[in-house]
Amino acid sequence: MILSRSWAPTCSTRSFPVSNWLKISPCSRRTAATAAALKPAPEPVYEAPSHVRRKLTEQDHKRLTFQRNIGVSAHIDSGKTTLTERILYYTGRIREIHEVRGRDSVGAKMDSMDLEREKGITIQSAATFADWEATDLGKGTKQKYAINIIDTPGHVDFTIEVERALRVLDGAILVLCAVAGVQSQTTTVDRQMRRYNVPRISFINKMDRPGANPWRIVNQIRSKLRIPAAAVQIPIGVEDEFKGVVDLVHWKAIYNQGVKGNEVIVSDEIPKDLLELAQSKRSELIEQLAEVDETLGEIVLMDETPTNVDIADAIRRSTIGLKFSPVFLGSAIKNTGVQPMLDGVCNYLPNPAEREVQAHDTSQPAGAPQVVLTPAADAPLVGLAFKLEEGRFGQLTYMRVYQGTLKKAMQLYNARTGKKVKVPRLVRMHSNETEDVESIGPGEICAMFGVECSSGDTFTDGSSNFSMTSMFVPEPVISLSIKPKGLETPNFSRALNRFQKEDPTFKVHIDHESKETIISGMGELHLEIYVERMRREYNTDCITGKPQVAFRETITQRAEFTYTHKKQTGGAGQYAKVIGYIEPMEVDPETGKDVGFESVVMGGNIPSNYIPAVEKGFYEALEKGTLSGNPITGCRLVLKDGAFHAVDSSELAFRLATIGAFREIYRNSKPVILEPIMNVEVVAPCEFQSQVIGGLNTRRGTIVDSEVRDDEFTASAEVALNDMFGYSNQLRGSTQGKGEFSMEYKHHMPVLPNVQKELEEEYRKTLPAAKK
Ligand SMILES: Nc1nc2c(ncn2[C@@H]2O[C@H](COP(=O)(O)OP(=O)(O)OP(=O)(O)O)[C@@H](O)[C@H]2O)c(=O)[nH]1
Repeated sequence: MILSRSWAPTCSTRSFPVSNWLKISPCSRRTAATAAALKPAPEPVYEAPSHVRRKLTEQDHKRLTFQRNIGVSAHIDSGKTTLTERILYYTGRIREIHEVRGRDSVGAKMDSMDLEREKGITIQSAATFADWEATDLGKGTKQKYAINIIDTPGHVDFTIEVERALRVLDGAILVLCAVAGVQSQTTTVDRQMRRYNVPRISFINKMDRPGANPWRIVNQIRSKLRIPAAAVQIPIGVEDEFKGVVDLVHWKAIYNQGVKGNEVIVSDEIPKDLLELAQSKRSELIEQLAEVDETLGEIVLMDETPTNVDIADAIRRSTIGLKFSPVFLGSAIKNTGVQPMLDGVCNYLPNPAEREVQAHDTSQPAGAPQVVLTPAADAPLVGLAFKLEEGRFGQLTYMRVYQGTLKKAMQLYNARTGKKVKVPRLVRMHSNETEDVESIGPGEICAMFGVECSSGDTFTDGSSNFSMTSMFVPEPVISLSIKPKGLETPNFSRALNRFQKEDPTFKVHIDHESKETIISGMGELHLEIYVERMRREYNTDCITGKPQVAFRETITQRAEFTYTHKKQTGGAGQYAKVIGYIEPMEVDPETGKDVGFESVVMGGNIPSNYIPAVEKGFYEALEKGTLSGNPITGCRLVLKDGAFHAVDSSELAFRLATIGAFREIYRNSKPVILEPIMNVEVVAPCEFQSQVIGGLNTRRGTIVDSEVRDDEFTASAEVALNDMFGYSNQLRGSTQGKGEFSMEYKHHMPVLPNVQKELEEEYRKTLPAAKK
């Protein structure tokens, strides 16, 4: 029987005798390790003060139940933008489908920048919203959901875009290629999802490709990403013949037909040749779920048959509980399997009320437990500005409202600066288009025009002191000098200021010795894009120097200082004495911060108004290490004591005293030079395996994994970025242009002693004679 999408709900629930296809002893095999796979230890939480505490009303529940905020993330070229384009089309948000690098040269909706359309890559994340009539196959009913969607770039150079999107989303679609499977950037995205506790469904895209093998990919999700996962569908037809999926939960065959696959046909009849596979994969699904979901585990243990509803509920519970990822299949380009996956978003991913979001109450002492925010419309407003963009009408600030209602013309307080701001214009984003709105409720994503702030700032209505932790910002790995061709115009610094404000991984500084402007970022492409944007958007052609690896320096042991800065050269003198120590500091996994200052000065030996000058001096000293002239990281300064003079002490004197103290004892802290180490992943035909491995070895790479499948292999290695220059040419040459590689920052590591010596010598040569 073939049914069109207007359902005749014929589904019976307890339809399949479990004994036929389920042969497991689930609970005995339920391990604590798998159950806890994604779940971090809960942090202590305290209740918000009563004047800002609210309960969810029935109306809140009604609205939030049908609201989803999701991101689409994956390795480069997995089809995120192509998939999002389908989502927008099927939800009626756009009338036509345009392909990435399509023949019509229009480009996908979410790649709105000219550069994105030309290069066929996503550079900036784009937000949009859509309504979806989700089908509950179990009940045979439909329900309208409001979905906010953020499409993120796949290229590692733009990783901050993924980071900030995941920070504010409630769920994600992890897209994987049906042939390439889990790739280097998939693991990065996975790490980011874990960092922000984002539940995800997996979507194996490109099922139409020759060599598509979803079962290998499901295994990779389990083994490489270490998430219990199971397919909730099996494909109908393979490669060219791929035309639909069998839903294993509700036991239906789902086909796409009609123009652009917009007609979804649901049938109770499972193709006969697929029955056996469907039954075995449904068993596998239940087996996996029984390991992570107690309720389903109990049913199976009691030798009962789980109903379709039992299975669907277990998928939802364990996905939201970060214990499981249901796997969907499809081909975005062939318009197949997208709608069932969208139903999965609604049925299995959480609504904003189902995720616990916390904030610090800054009126409490440091280290106090955080407050849980409630997405009630009448609660005091708390929102996070997660992304900034310079638009035609001033700064456009993307905001996620966590509790309360954000209204146009409302007075907001910036929790970081304490400043009051008014919201002149409030909009909902549809890629680069805007739609004006009067107010935005909790759990929603919107944008404000004309509100000055930094990325990661928390806004409140002033009635609470809540502040949300900011996002993780990785260290830049590459830098280059830049200057405008011809005379410097205000546009040069205007552009650099704007890019720096919008993108926390893009840094600009002036080298005080060479007087050059240096830009640093996450990779050559990252910097190239900004140089190109300066030309296009600011009419400023630039000359750039050779890309340099962003080396760092760090200290390896504690060193004490007692330092007096004294100057008496007629007029007012300068006097400041500082006593304390510097010590190595670990990176904070939440913020990525690894430098810190602490004052424990007692009894006013240094008046409190001079302490900020000491802190300033410390951060200034960190800008340039004396080994190689690179910034110093991984260092804390603790100021213990000191002395001042009633007349001769000043902020300047304390700042200079701290810089002097730091430079004097820096060598005592056994400093070393660090270099960025990259995760490199190479994919090439098998016949070139030895050349590729040999090439990585000559670049001092450590091979960490290699996998051969059909006629292709993947090699993963850790290689110092400094040894990677020119690799794309080498790879092209050694694989007849058939090899591809991607590279992603892993961490900074000390360089080898001989490299350190070379770098120190090189740096010494650049110094004026007096400083050598
Ligand atoms: N065969 C096949 N190709 C696809 C499918 N989906 C996308 N593609 C192609 O894969 C390429 C990359 O697609 P995109 O949608 O740009 O991928 P992306 O993940 O958004 O790329 P970035 O944002 O640059 O990381 C394009 O050439 C698409 O046409 C699919 O289902 N099957």
